[in-house]
Amino acid sequence: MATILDGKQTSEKRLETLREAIAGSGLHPKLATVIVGNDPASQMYVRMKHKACEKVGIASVGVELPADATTRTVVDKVRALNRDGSVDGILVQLPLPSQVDTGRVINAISPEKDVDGYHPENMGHLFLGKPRFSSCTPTGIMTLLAEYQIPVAGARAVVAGRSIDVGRPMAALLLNADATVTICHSKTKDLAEELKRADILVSAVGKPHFITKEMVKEGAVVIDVGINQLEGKLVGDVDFEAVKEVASAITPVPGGVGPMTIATLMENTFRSAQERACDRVL
Ligand SMILES: Nc1nc2c(c(=O)[nH]1)N[C@@H](CN(C=O)c1ccc(C(=O)N[C@@H](CCC(=O)O)C(=O)O)cc1)CN2
Repeated sequence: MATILDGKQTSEKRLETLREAIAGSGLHPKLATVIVGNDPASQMYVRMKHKACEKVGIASVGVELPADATTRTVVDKVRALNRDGSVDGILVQLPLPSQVDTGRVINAISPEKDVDGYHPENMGHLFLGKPRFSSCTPTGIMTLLAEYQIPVAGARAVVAGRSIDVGRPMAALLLNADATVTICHSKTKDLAEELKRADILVSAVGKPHFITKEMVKEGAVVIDVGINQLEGKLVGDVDFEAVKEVASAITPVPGGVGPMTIATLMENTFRSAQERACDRVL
């Protein structure tokens, strides 16, 4: 029977440690969130981020733009936040509406305030093995693996999904931790065979119950990044009930990777505040 990797409990523990660190730091970190439109899920995630800020002692400000906002409007808002000296971290909630050029918006975020780690400069640092800010979901997963003392060095890690926000940075972080990494995607031949070789399997494909028991090696660690609705219920990419019978450890949905994403965002924001304070002194 698999160990359940409890992201909710781990994130609460880390948020408490962070709250104490911030309280003792003499700093007043501040996060700015930008949301475009009124997608209910995005609104909920942004609310969760503001609530986490409140919990740990990070000030937060929310910018809400209408669903028909143009790329220029969003970029201008981001640039204003770049110039605002009181703001340490800027987060643009994704996905953006289709008329907004996501790449241009992300490029506009000052790399020093890019607590989501999506800016190409921060991606570059990550892929060079020297991350500054790395994206919150993959970084949260690495934290969860470390908290449960799951060895990564030398492990055969397989990442299903090659997205900019999860698949690619996940692969880079696993590689930086000395895993042997394979990235699978929609054109991968013999996908099930590739997945079955994994000691650590990370699924970020966005298809409910895509990963079946037959695709998982006995004793593998299974990380589920999926957030899918199935018959009115929130489910991951992994057929949890079946896969937990063969895995040695597994993340649930909800209560696995999601809460770690938010804890990591808080940690990145505090780090940004610390680095910006250092820069002011130097
Ligand atoms: N700018 C960003 N946009 C998006 C990110 C991101 O990291 N930065 N990630 C996702 C959404 N996301 C945060 O924004 C996120 C998703 C899920 C959770 C979470 O804790 N989920 C809970 C369940 C909540 C529910 O009841 O639905 C869980 O898994 O336990 C946190 C953050 C896309 N966009």
